[in-house]
Amino acid sequence: MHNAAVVGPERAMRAAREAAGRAYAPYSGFRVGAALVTGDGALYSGCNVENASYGLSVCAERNAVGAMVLGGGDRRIEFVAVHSPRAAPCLPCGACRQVLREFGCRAVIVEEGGALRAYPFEEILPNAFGPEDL
Ligand SMILES: O=c1ccn([C@H]2C[C@H](O)[C@@H](CO)O2)c(=O)[nH]1
Repeated sequence: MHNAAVVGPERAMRAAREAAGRAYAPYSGFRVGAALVTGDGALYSGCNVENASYGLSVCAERNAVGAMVLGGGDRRIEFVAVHSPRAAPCLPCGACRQVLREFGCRAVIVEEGGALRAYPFEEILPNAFGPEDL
């Protein structure tokens, strides 16, 4: 278990870069890695996993969320770092924004202009529907 204070955006972005290296993206060639940090400081990574039946491809962000849930600890997401060698910034798709929203994600960290930039979650998915609405 990591301490929340020491798993910062830089370290999460390093994990996202490593995860992108493991992506299975033979169809798009667009490799993505995501690494999220939870309220208790745990770090979980995911990469995109594509499929010959294109629509079944799963994004890096959603695979990181799956790893977090399987991990069995705190499921509140403080932030998620996203990296693709093919796009900077690489922001999560709409489906992934909604899935991250489910677990209260507070910010998305991307590479922009050679530095890290944090987008407050409310800025990228404003007025969202969520678990509190049910
Ligand atoms: O934020 C993103 C954007 C795209 N992809 C994946 C989906 C697909 O495999 C490939 C091209 O869209 O990149 C992600 O994993 N995360």
